[in-house]
This record gives sequence, C-alpha cells and structure tokens, in this order.
Amino acid sequence: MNENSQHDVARTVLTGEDIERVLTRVAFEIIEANKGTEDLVLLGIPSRGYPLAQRLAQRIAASTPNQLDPASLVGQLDITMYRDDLRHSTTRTPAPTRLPAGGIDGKVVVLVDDVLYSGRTIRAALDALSDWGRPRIVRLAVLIDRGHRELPIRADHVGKNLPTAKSEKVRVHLAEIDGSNEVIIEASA
Ligand SMILES: O=P(O)(O)OC[C@H]1O[C@H](OP(=O)(O)OP(=O)(O)O)[C@H](O)[C@@H]1O
Ligand SMILES: O=c1cc[nH]c(=O)[nH]1
Repeated sequence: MNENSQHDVARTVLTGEDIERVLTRVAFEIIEANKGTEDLVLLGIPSRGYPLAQRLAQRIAASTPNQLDPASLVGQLDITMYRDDLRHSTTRTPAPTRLPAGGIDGKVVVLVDDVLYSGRTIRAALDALSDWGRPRIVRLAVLIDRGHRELPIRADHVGKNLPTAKSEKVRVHLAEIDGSNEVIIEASA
C-alpha cells in the first residue's frame, strides 16, 4: 500500500504488466468486432487516451499479415471546447486534434480513453467527432470502467470493470506521460 499524502490512501489495482495484458485482449476484441482492420480508426482522447490508442494501434497493426503502419490507424481527438462544464471549470489548454490521413468519413472509429466515469467526456467526444466527419460506426474502448454514469453511455470494450465509491479517484499512470505504468485507486481516509 502506498501513502500519497496524510489524507489519501492509494492501492494499486493494475500493474504495468496487467495493463499490457489487458490492452492485448482489448486490441483483439477490437479486431474481432470489426472483422479485421478495414476502415478502422482509433482516436485517443487527451491526455491518456492517446498513448493508450497508440499502444492498441501497435498491437492491431502487428496482427495484420502485411504489418500495417500503426500511424495509419491512430489519431487524437480534442474535446476541450465541447465539455459541458466549460463555464464552471478552470481553463484547460486544448490539445490538437490529429486524424489519420484517411480521415473519419465512413470509417469505424473507436474512441479510446483511460477512465469511463460519468460519461460526460465521451458525450463531448461524440460532439467533437461530428465536427470532423461522419463515421460509419463509433465504438468506445476504455481501460477502466469505474461506474457512476450520469448519461446513457456504455463502453464496447472494457479493460477492467472497477467497482468504486464515488468518493474514490481512479488514477491511470502511463509511462508516456507519467513515467510509470499502473492504475491506482485513491480513497480519502
Ligand atoms: O466519464 P467522465 O466523468 O467524463 O470521466 C472520465 C474522464 O476523466 C478523466 O479525464 P480528465 O478530465 O481528468 O482529464 P485528463 O485526461 O487530462 O486527466 C479521464 O481521463 C477521462 O477522460
Ligand atoms: O476517478 C476518476 C474519475 C474521472 N476520471 C478519472 O480519471 N478518474
């Protein structure tokens, strides 16, 4: 058990190895649901959804016989200006939206994020997406579904369902951003 502060107690629920294993399963689920990789686009939601989308794209590309370039599958979708709490929260710096060269029109877009909680981020992502094109299908992949939805949104691919109390916080650490890989739950003591 790690002590984060005098008031927060943190416990690890996924190690780096667990995350790798879970992402491998989710990558194969995505291929299975799409019956291959045709028209597939993975769009990560900043900040941690993007490195997760890249990791999934690497696995998916490596599974194809012609060793697809992962970069042709993956992009990043900024949702900052589409959030429904814009008027109440402190200003966030928008991240650039980057789509793969083929765009998203007619594609099967898999939105990728680290945590699914209220569902408001994904609602914003669906709004943002419609400004960039009209995918044929939109699916959702998340590393952690911690419940407590406030909108009618569900994930198609879930790395781990994590029952949580509302007072808890789920923190995903990824090497690309945080320098280490783990998922922890912080509970206010
Ligand atoms: O389902 P929701 O209630 O919207 O919560 C999930 C979102 O919360 C976190 O993002 P956060 O806004 O903390 O930004 P971050 O990704 O930059 O940490 C997480 O990365 C998800 O995107
Ligand atoms: O616990 C939570 C809730 C929303 N977003 C997170 O990253 N963690």
